[in-house]
Amino acid sequence: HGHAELNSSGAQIPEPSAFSASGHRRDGDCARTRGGAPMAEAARKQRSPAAPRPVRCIVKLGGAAITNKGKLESIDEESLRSACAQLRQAMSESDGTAPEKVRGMDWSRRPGDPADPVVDAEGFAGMAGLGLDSNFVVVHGAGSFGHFQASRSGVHKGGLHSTLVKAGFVATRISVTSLNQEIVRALAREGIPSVGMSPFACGWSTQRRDLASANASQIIESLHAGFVPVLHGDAVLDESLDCTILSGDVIIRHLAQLLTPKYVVFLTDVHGVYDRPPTDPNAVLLKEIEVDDNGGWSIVKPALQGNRKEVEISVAAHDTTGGMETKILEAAAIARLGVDVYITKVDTEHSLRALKGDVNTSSDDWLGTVIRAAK
Ligand SMILES: Nc1ncnc2c1ncn2[C@@H]1O[C@H](COP(=O)(O)OP(=O)(O)OP(=O)(O)O)[C@@H](O)[C@H]1O
Ligand SMILES: C=C(C)CCOP(=O)(O)O
Repeated sequence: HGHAELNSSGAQIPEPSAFSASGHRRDGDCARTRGGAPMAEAARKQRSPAAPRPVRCIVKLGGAAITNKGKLESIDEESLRSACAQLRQAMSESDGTAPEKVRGMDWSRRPGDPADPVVDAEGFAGMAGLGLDSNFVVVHGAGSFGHFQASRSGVHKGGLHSTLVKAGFVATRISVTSLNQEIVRALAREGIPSVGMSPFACGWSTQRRDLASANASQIIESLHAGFVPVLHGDAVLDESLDCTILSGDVIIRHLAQLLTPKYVVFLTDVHGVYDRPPTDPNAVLLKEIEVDDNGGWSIVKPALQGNRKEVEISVAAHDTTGGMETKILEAAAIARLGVDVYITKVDTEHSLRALKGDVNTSSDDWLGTVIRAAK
């Protein structure tokens, strides 16, 4: 297990910029945008008041939340089902008084299914709309899919000339795209019009693990067409390392810079950020963290003994993307844009409230961490 300590100087938090994850590539520099509308223009279109549907929320379904961490390529079915049902509830335009009929969109046969799937064509034909404000983007992590293959072969450190790394790249993508397929299906079964989008296949690449080229026009057009894009952490080509692992947390920050959602939610397997690894019985949940203009951050709630400012983090040995440390740094960069970030535990009343954007930092009954810009 690796260990890290974060202090509040914020030196590692990247500059906000329109479409560079690290701030090294700026607005006018869109020569690398391939195909479709240039990204900056598409982003402006998305943000302009005339745009009918500003993005409401970008959600990370953490790998730790939706997979069984200790078991290779094993989905935590109950957590995944709950996350998808809660997402549907958060998107629902009904007032919740009448029970809603969910019309599933996964029309393929599943292993063990005895009969052909039932397609409710008449039910769909009779609907005026889906009754969902589906203007969400979903990004998921790898959990027990992908991280193992990547760490065994060293894909995150690059070096594609090595046949082991090349094989590991292929194995990582097989693993994480198969998880993506299962998540898209789980969302579709809840009647959410989800479409899978792989960063590597979209031509995204990195420079030292930070996004360097990431055309989002297909994501924006899919949102406009009423779909919910479902992206994931992926193995990608890297300008200096040859190849690396792009974390879902980095993707979320990039998309937040581009789409300025109302709020961002990270669902994981713990209630939020603690002052030390939550396996320590004395760990204290940090309920509110404030980020200033320079990227420095301070713990607003609770007041810690001696005004302590450090957060102690442990990272699993096979984790190729930095675990909770990466999440906090990316969350702080998002908060700096003025977008509130909620980190909380999947399959709880707290995750439902976060997905609805119904979090009030002054009430004590919400369990999670809010990361927001200093007022
Ligand atoms: N100080 C800390 N506060 C909160 N969690 C911590 C801390 N230190 C270590 N952790 C660990 O971080 C883990 C969550 O981070 P992780 O990156 O694994 O989440 P994820 O986004 O759900 O998964 P993935 O990266 O696979 O998508 C928890 O399981 C927790 O045990
Ligand atoms: C393919 C992999 C290992 C993606 C990792 O993405 P993350 O779990 O969001 O950090």
